[in-house]
Amino acid sequence: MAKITLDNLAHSYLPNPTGPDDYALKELNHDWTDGEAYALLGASGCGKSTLLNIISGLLRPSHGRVLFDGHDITDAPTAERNIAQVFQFPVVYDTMTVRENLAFPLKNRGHDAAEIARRVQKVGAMIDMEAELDRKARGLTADAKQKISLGRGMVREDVNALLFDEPLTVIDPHMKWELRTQLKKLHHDFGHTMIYVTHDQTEALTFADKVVVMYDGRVVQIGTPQELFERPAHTFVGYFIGSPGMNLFDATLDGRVGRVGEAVIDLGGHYEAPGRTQIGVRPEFIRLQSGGDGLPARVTRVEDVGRHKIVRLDVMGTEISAIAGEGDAIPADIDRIGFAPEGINVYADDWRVAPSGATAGKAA
Ligand SMILES: Nc1ncnc2c1ncn2[C@@H]1O[C@H](COP(=O)(O)OP(=O)(O)OP(=O)(O)O)[C@@H](O)[C@H]1O
Repeated sequence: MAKITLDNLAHSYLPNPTGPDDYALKELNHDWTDGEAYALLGASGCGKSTLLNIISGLLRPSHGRVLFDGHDITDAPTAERNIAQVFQFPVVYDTMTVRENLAFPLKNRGHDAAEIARRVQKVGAMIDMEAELDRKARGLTADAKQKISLGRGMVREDVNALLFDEPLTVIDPHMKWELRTQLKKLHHDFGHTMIYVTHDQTEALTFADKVVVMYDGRVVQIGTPQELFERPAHTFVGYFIGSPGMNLFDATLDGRVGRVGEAVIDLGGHYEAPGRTQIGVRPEFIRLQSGGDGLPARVTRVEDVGRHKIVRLDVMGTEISAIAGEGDAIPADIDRIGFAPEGINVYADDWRVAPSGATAGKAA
C-alpha cells in the first residue's frame, strides 16, 4: 500500500493550452493517505477518469508529478506501479475459466499454487461465483463478467492501490449493493488504498472514508460524507450531494446579518465577503412556519418518499425544498420559511466563506 501524492498536477489534452478552460484537470495538490478509501465523485466530463488514468499510468500528465510513497513515478509505466484497476466494462479472457481468469494476476507474478488456490477461492466467494469457477468465461452475462473483472482486481494482496472506474455500471441493482458491501469489507480487512470513481452519490457516500468532489476539472472539496453534508465548500457540493440538494438564496451581507429580499437573517457569525454572495441551507434545515419572521413562501407540492416528505415551496419565484418527517402534517396555512441557525452556510462567488470572513474550503 502506498501514500499517493499529486504534486502541482494538471492535465490538458491540447498540445498548447492557453487558459484554464483548456485543462481537463486543473491544478491539484494533494496527498492520498495510505490505506484510505476514496471516492472520486462528480458529473460526467468533470475529469474523474483523467485523474484516475494519470494515477494508474495510462495517461501522462501534461503538468506536475505523481509520487507513490515519495518516489516520483510520473514516467513509470502502469506495470511498474503495482496497482490493480477495474474499468466500467468487463475485461476478461473468454477462453479461460472463471478460476483461470481470477488466478491470472497471481500466476503472472509467480505466486505458488497453494497461495493462488487460496486467494481464488476467497475472491470467488466474495463475488458469489464459487459454483461457476470451472466454467469458461465465454457465454457468461456482462454482469457475471464484470464480477470476474472485480475479482481479478481484488485478488492480489500486495498492490500499492486499487483503482475502480465506475465498476458497477453494468451490475444489476441488488448485486451492486452486495458488491459495494464486499468492497468495503475488503478495504476493512486488507487496508488497501482504494480510489473509486463514480457519479452516484450513494455509491460514493457508502463506500468511502473521504469523498473527493470534482467539478469542471477541479477538485472542489475533499471531505468525509458528514463534512460534505454539513459544510459544503462549494455550491456545487451542496447541490450535487443530498437529496434534494442544498437551497441557495441570493443575499447581501452586513456583518452578522444577511438580507434575502425583505427578510433579515441572523447568520450566527460575522461575515465579510466580496463578490456575489449567497446563503445555502439544506432542505433538512428549512423550517416551515405560519406567520412570524422569515421568507414568504407558498407550498406547491408535497412528495412522500417513504422515510420522509419533501415539501416544495415557491419562495420569491424560486423553487425551494424542505424535508419534513414521515408523520408530520403539512398545515395548509404555511406561508413562511425560516432557517435553523446550524444549517446556514455563506458563499461568495460559489465558495464557502468562514464566519471570520476568510474564504474557506477552496481546494488547491
Ligand atoms: N482522450 C481525450 N482527448 C481529448 N479530450 C478528452 C479525452 N478524454 C477526455 N477528454 C475530455 O476531458 C474532460 C474530462 O473527461 P473525463 O473522461 O476525465 O471525465 P469523467 O468525469 O471521467 O467523465 P465520465 O463520467 O463521463 O467518464 C471532458 O471534457 C472530456 O471530453
